[in-house]
Amino acid sequence: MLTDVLSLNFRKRGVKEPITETLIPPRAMANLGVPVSKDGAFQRVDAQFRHFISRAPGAHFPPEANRYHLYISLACPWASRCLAFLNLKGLQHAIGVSVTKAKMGPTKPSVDDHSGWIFPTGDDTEPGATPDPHNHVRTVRELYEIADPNYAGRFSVPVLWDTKTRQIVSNESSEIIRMFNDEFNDISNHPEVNLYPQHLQSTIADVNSWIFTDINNGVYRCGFAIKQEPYEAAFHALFAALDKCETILDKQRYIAGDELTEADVRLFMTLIRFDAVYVVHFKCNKKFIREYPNLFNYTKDLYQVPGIGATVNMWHIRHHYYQSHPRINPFGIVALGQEIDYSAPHDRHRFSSKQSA
Ligand SMILES: N[C@@H](CCC(=O)N[C@@H](CS)C(=O)NCC(=O)O)C(=O)O
Repeated sequence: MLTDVLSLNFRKRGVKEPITETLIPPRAMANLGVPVSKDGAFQRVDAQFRHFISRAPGAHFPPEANRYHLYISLACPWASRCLAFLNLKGLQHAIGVSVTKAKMGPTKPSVDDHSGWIFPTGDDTEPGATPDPHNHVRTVRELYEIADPNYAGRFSVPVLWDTKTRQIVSNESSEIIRMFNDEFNDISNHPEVNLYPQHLQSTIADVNSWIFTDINNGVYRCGFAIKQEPYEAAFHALFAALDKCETILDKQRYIAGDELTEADVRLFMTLIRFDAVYVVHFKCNKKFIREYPNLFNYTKDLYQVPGIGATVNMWHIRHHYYQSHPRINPFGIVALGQEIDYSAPHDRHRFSSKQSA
């Protein structure tokens, strides 16, 4: 299966790599832009830069102020969880952030047909997007090519960059958030905030596991499936998992207990994009989140945590998804939907809570 996934990436970059045994017609593959397996299911490929910033003596990447830089898209739920951690831990003064433009575009049009993340440069500005102050690149792709000229994977965000060695420390959000939580406490303005507390770690591992598979990645499995069966399987698993969240949130304020944890930040990033984008664009159209009383109030509760709400830019979210996947929305029409006021009152105070970030 992985062979198919990688073949598709090579193909997309114009590398003459034979593609065998695929069920996807070549023309469709060129426009696909996402890895799928032979049975038509979306396959997420593991991130490839997996270094760790550590306080341990002699660590290759020690936590230092103004050494690391985070490259993100405000549309991307994985990147936005990193930005939320950076805010919640009070690391804004120590770790810089660059934000891509919402819509993906050609990264090297004279070489291949890859479409990816673009930074604003010169006059090419966009509200919310910010240029790269360190490498002055136009694309996220260039960051990967600086870090490893032979890199053959996807050019995804987030990217946690080391300005000192000009390396990518990590492009895996689940690990970047742990680094921000644990390793910068001597520098951070909120070392007391702990979103991965010891006593909840096994509960967090459990909820992260099914929420990642069926919700965070589940919406992508719905949206990027290219056959009916994997779409339906992902759809049913997604709504079963949302029902499960609804039941859990009937008994407690947060998804892993009575305190805010990383599991909430991870879940929130999908919920906040759901009604505006995933329902329509990814065909997750059994129910809106606003139709689930507990999930809707929970989404408002988390949105109203300043460091979390500050990551939400609905313009970037809508314009990215609807305009960056020509295969599923060929004309790039941005569905309008209903404006939802996530700053409206919620009922989650009915539960006791130990910590509010
Ligand atoms: N495992 C990564 C996944 C990140 C990811 O899939 N990012 C998407 C945006 S939402 C991306 O950059 N896709 C561009 C591409 O793969 O070309 C993480 O969690 O950090």
